[in-house]
Amino acid sequence: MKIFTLVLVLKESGILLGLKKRGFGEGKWNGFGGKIESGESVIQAAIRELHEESGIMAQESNLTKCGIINMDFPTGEIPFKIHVFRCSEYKGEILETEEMKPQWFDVQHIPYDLMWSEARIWFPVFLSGTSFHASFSFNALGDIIKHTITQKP
Ligand SMILES: COc1nc(N)nc2c1ncn2[C@H]1C[C@H](O)[C@@H](COP(=O)(O)OP(=O)(O)OP(=O)(O)O)O1
Repeated sequence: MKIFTLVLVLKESGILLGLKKRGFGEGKWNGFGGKIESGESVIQAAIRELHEESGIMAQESNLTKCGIINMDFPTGEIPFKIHVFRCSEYKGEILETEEMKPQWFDVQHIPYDLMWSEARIWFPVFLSGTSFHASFSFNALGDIIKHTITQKP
């Protein structure tokens, strides 16, 4: 299984998303995250990826684990597990990097048409402040063929 982190910076004024400029997910808006490196905990990887992709620095105490997303694909493709964190406080300046272009969005205007297809299903739960556990199954065309989402108040 491939394990990823995903950090969403959420303030009263809006949500910070990043436009992926290269590689996997290029052209899509998403939170900030990536793979876990050898010797790192999940939260250490989340903090590192947030910094590498947006320029900002969070402490462990600034991140709240709020979701798990499992994804499985047609036979032969490795399934994903994504650990989702909310970040409400950080230090430093938001910077565009080689990999990501960060931008604030009003939570009423999330660019779902330019995000991974399953985001419109789990984002509203994330935005409601409820912890969740979601699973998505995709077909060979990348369409969602089955999903479940369990909320944990
Ligand atoms: C397939 O559906 C996905 N949906 C959502 N919402 N997010 C996804 C999906 N697939 C991947 N992601 C997220 C998980 C991570 O936060 C990033 C992928 O990170 P990347 O592959 O760029 O990992 P890095 O470690 O940064 O890789 P490089 O260092 O090789 O650039 O997207």
